[in-house]
Amino acid sequence: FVPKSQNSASIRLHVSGLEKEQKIETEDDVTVVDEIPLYVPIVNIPNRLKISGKGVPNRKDKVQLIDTTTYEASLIKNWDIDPSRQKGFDWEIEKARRYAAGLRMREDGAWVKKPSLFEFLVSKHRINNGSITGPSPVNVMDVAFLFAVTILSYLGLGPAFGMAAVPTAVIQKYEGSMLSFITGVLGGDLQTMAGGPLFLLLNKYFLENGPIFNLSFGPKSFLVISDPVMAKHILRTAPADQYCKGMLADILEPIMGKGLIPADPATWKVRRRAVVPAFHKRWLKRMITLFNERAEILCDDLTRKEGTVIDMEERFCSVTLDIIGKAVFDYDFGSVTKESPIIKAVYRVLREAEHRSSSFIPYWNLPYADQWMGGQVEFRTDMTMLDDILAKLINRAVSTRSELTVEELEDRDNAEDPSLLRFLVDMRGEDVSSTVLRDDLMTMLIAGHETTAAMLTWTLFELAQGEPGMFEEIQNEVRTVLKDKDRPDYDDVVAMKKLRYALIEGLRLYPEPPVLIRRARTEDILPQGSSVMKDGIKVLRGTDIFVSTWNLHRSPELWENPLTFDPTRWERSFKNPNVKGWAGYDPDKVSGLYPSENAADFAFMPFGGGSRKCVGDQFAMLEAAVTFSVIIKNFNFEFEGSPEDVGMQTGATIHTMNGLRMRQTRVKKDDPLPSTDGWWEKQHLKRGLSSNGRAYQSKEEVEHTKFTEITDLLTLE
Ligand code: HEM
Repeated sequence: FVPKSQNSASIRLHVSGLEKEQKIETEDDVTVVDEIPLYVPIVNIPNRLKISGKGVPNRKDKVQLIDTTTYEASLIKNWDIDPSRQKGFDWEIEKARRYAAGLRMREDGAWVKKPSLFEFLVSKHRINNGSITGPSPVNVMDVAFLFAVTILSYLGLGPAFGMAAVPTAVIQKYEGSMLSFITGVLGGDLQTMAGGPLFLLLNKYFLENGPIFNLSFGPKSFLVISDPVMAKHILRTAPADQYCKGMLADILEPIMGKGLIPADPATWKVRRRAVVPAFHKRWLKRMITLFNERAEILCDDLTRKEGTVIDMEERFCSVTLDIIGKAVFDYDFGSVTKESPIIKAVYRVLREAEHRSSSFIPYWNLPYADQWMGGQVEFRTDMTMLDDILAKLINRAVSTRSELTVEELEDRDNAEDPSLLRFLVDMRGEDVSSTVLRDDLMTMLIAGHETTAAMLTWTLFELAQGEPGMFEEIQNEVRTVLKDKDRPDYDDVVAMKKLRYALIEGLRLYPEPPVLIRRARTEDILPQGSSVMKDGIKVLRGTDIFVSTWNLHRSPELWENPLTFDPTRWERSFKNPNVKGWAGYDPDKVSGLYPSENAADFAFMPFGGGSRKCVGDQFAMLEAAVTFSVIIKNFNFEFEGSPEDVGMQTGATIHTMNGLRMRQTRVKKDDPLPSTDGWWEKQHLKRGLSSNGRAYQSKEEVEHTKFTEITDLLTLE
């Protein structure tokens, strides 16, 4: 609290992880209100910021700080700007609302916050630096209205409110034991309620109800979308601030802060502009050396363990963790070769993030949950450990900052530390406050680790059980392109098209994450797409939306043999005029390392689409291509047991249930290339297409091709 008469003051802040105390002038970091302190005038209080000093309240005090960047604080401000509004019935209602949110009026008229049992129900949604830009965050009234509409829709009255008659799938059947149901519900586990991995359930309802339906749990409902035209509208066509991350932002904020993934539209705009240049082409090419080094460490490990059973999922997770640590903040986890408490903390935090993403009760917001709930106590300890490491790395980078323009940074050959952190810190004029950097780094650590590992895991899983000749096609390509070279470079990755298409086919069948989460910030009309609703579908403000990439990637309307792992499909075009407004998949639109959402007109979104598309797509593709090529150049794999033993479970990424347990044998340099029997080309020829997957343009071309194929055969014989 700052005395009324004072415009500025000094506060000592002990930021956890900083080695020495920092003295911060209020003018720089703290907003001081020289009227009655209506709310505590400190903006952007990070979750783990400890503030000490006489008279400064902390989180354990009976009176707590109100974070002025929250929606709640903005409401209070609106009423208090004009004291003449504070009378009459409206004011009584407002007071009741504040009391319910744990706010109390002091004798001097100031509102303060007391811990409340119901606090976990209060919106934690953040606004940008105290000013609301774009549509305001969805509030309690919106949610109440949506509940009412859901109930009326149950009764068949939805259309009377202008709602389209979207089918409703009600989750009501649970097939597990009663005990697991009770513990699951108490833990707020959506999967338990749903009776299995959520994306599988969404797939079942998609096949029953079509491309758009409501998924209801009591009065709460989600709009589930499995249509490329509607998905494109939400992700790309609508203004960038019309759809936000909604409940995902609430869930991830305690972990990623205001990092890019959960960021509200206004914060996102600023940070995205800062982060994107760091992924420049020269840096990506340099990262290839890192990918090779780490893939070699993994190869050495696999060679040492030749013939034994290895969990390849675990190995891929380790190698991608080591890569992301080095690439993002120049930290060597060394997890391929050792275990450590830090690595364990990373994995526990990841699991907690996943559990939160599939929960419908925000149990972590219960009063003092981090002091009495076992998992939450551990979570807090883990987060503190990771935050401390990040704080040290950030301090080290900031203390040796040398500001340069983006162009200068791109040209710089920073051999000792080519990390993203170094780039972001040295970027001229950029925000290098530790909270902003910490949030970005934590986000990239989480976003860039298990996603890539899952792509490697599931691609190997599918290739190892593919038709005879499929795996060999990819392996032969790698061996032919690399010849005697051990380390692929950028041009080699470009040349290994079959390998890249196999990896991307892995992401088609196992998209990471399998659903994208959004919330409508204003009312909207979705296009018809493959639905029967000619006038489109009305979406109310506040509607929570799941765009199911799993359903899109496996839809029989959008793919030929959708459930078959077939990397050759990316060379053939596919169209379906029944899906109104969908351009189909066109291989001629593929540019760059993989067929993107544009080539498939949003039927395929391996890295999302529109403004919130993944910033690490090129990084991930190069990382996966280098790692996979080095591994399959040197090893053959066989399942230990059968592919069915592997199983599947969900989270933010799709994991195996029992690990990808395989035996590997070393490929010797002078082993002859295995026979493929022309498996790749045959996939096109058997569909009456030419050997590169294109349709013949004329009869003459068909005859000519047949003739050359026959002469080729004769020559071979
Ligand atoms: C195979 C690997 C990867 C997959 C499948 C993947 C997938 C995705 C998807 C689908 C999104 C969009 C989420 C949404 O719209 O809600 C996304 C966003 C994001 N990804 Fe990735 N990702 C991968 C690797 C990486 C890597 C390596 C990094 C960083 C080094 C990264 C950083 C991010 C960030 C920061 C965002 C948020 C972008 C924004 O909102 O502006 N990802 N990713």
